[in-house]
Amino acid sequence: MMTHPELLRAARAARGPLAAATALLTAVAVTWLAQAVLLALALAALARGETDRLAPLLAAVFAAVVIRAVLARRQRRIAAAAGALVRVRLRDVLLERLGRLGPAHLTTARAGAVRTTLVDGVEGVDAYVSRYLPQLIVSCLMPPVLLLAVAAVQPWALAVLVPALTLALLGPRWWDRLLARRGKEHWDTYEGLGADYLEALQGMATLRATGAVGRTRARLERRSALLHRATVAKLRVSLIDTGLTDLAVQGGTVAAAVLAAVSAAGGGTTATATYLTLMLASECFRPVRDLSREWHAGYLGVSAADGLAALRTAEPAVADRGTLPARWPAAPEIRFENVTFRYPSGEAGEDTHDGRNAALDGVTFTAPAGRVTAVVGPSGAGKSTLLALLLRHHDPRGGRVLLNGTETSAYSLESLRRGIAVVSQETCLFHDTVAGNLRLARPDATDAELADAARAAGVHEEIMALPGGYASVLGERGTTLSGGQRQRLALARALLTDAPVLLLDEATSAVDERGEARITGSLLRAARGRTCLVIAHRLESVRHADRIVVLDRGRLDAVGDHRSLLDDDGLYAALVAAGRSPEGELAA
Ligand SMILES: Nc1ncnc2c1ncn2[C@@H]1O[C@H](COP(=O)(O)OP(=O)(O)OP(=O)(O)O)[C@@H](O)[C@H]1O
Repeated sequence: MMTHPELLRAARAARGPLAAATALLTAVAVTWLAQAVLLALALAALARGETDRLAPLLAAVFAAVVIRAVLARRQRRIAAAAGALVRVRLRDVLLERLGRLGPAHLTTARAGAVRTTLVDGVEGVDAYVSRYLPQLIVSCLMPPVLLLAVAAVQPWALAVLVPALTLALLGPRWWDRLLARRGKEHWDTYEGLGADYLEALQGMATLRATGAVGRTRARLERRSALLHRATVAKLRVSLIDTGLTDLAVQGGTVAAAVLAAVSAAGGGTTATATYLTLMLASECFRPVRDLSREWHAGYLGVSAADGLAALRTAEPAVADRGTLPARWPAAPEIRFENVTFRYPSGEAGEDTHDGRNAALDGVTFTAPAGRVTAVVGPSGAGKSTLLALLLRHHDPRGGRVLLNGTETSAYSLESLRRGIAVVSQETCLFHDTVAGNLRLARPDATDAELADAARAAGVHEEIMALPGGYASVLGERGTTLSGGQRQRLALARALLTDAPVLLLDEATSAVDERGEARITGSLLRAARGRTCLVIAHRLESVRHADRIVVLDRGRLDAVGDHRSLLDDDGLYAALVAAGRSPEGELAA
């Protein structure tokens, strides 16, 4: 008997169909009871030589079999529909939660583990809810009814049936609890393996380039073997569980049969009572046997339940209490005011009061409305962290981030993020047409608008050169794009949004220098009127920015334009000089 509050909560989504499925399963159990009684009466009639009563009794048995087949078929259909409903609702809830948790969650949870919970975990809940749960309810409801029926015929038979049934139903509980705990450990291993496989697949190019494919395969094989051993160990324990149930079932049935036979031999009971006792005693254990058959379905759900509960109740890194819509009459000004932030853990995570080791420490600057502000600085200076704070993936520990003078936390999260378009280093394109990928940003965009955005991002010509143009499906029949083309497509997508704020986080890193200068130029033209915050890979491409903010180890080093910063001969000038040197890549 395995239950878990998370599973019962999930089952509530399909209360109606589940009640119907359970009622039908109860009706199926009643047909077994009717069949047992009818068979007992037929056998008794045979024993007494009353052959004329056999035909109607056997016809009734046949009717019970047919009715049961019809009911069982209907029950399975309704239960499957209930399971599907629970599955869909649960995935909805989990996806919505993941959306609210934002990318910050995936820096602490492994994507593969989240995928396993979302796919396999939810399937486990479906199996639990559609198969195990109705059977569990019937297995608790039917035995008392059957015992009452036995009591009406042979009350003394209860002396063996009640203890045997109690043992069969409650005995394995202890094992179930142990197994549920093991199930959690097993699930964690399973999630970990899922995450390992996903990472290996995603990082295949790197593994190949570093010659680590063989080593990774060996590691994955070792982990698979570990999971296999854990599964076998768990099944061994489950065999004890099943063995205990079987012992009680067989023992109880045999003891009741022996008692009935002894009583009949002594002439104490009629043939009808003896056959009824034998048949009903066996029927008493049918629900328990059926429950044991659904054990695996129950176990799947219970194993996944903790992981699902953890994901469903995970708290986002920021609270969504703002109510203002992020809509402004014109592109807003962005202001960072004395902003301090340190990550909860990791190399920038040590909590110190003087701001040492902070990812950002007392940073103040303004990105003027409708202008392009570039943020530069050496690696680890805190550039991406600035963008993460603006998008409220995290909230600052000190200071404020303001949009048009209003703190970002005053805006509703969804509207804030919709008001800010982001193009980052990691472009995500979906298995869809080029047009479909672009229209993610604005489903109602016309073909002409798609082409304008693609032209501005410098990718229109290349799209037109694909076999199907804008209708080419990415990833199909060799329609793959280069890193630079992918980035430019992502840029076009961002330009298509009406978002008045545009964040480019090393968005042109996969493009060669000439391409970068060309795209940055056309982008700045296309983004005119929007407030742009740009983190660029090469300083050359941001020299025309209206304002350049220089960060160094989390602190503001200088603010100015290209000329004035070069004249200051500070960190910016050093970065530019390093960018021109053969070692080159020190720059932002
Ligand atoms: N998720 C994280 N958890 C812990 N520390 C982090 C995390 N992300 C960044 N950091 C740390 O915060 C500091 C600032 O990182 P950030 O990514 O903002 O720098 P950056 O200037 O964008 O660097 P780069 O140019 O290399 O991308 C670094 O010390 C980095 O190690």
